[in-house]
Amino acid sequence: MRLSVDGLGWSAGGRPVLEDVSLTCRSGRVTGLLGPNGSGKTSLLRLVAGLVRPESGIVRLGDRDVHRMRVRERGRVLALVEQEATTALDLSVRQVVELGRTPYRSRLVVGDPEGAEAVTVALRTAQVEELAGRAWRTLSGGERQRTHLARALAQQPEVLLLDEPTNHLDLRHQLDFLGRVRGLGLTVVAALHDLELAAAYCDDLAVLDDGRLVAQGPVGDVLTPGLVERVYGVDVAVERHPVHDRLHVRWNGVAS
Ligand SMILES: Nc1ncnc2c1ncn2[C@@H]1O[C@H](COP(=O)(O)OP(=O)(O)OP(=O)(O)O)[C@@H](O)[C@H]1O
Repeated sequence: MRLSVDGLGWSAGGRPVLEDVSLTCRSGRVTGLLGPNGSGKTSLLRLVAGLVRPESGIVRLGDRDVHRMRVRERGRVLALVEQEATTALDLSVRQVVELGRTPYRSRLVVGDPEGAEAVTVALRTAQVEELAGRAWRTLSGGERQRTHLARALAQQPEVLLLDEPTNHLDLRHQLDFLGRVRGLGLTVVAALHDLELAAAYCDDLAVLDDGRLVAQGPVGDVLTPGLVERVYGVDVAVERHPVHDRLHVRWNGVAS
């Protein structure tokens, strides 16, 4: 499902956080949302997810306005994995993942066989099957992150929004996680700090700088040394990796 944002504006604490942001995320592709600390990535994801209302502009899922959809209806199409998601302390991992079925629950239907299958698949895809019986509060940061992916997948969304999904993961789990997410065939928007991972696992990139979208398009068009220097103030080389042939970012240092 195509996701588009048109002329989005939002302020907080008396100052603009996002200004006139327009963006299109292609259906079934992974869009990396880049930008320095405080540039507005989390705010944009929360607006897109419908958690926060924009002051101007519109977010569309297909041809529907996200902010006019009912919460349950939106939850069947779109899932957000937040950066520091918290969960009630005494739930098991399986119960946390089952929360992803909330948009499908009806007081009229007892049991949810399709939901049970969705939860099993989600636990497996996010590689937390073996943790299913563990208490949520005993998990490590990386295990929590994978559990929250599983919860989002249990929603069976068409659009998946991920806020720094790899920040707690070790290198192997980072590569594995992004490879799996890519393989799902969903429309994915992932806020990422690691340019190397973004280059290797995203189809498209959107770059925010101080609340404004300064670049968007296919990775190879957007991720240039000039852009990285302008937005991050870092001198980099962008090359083809000799082994996997994807784009590879080598930093030289802070730009002078
Ligand atoms: N509720 C709020 N009240 C006041 N300021 C806010 C609020 N939400 C966000 N901001 C400010 O808006 C700016 C953008 O924040 P946001 O969290 O969206 O950035 P980010 O790009 O996700 O940052 P990071 O990479 O550090 O996670 C920051 O300056 C932040 O302090």
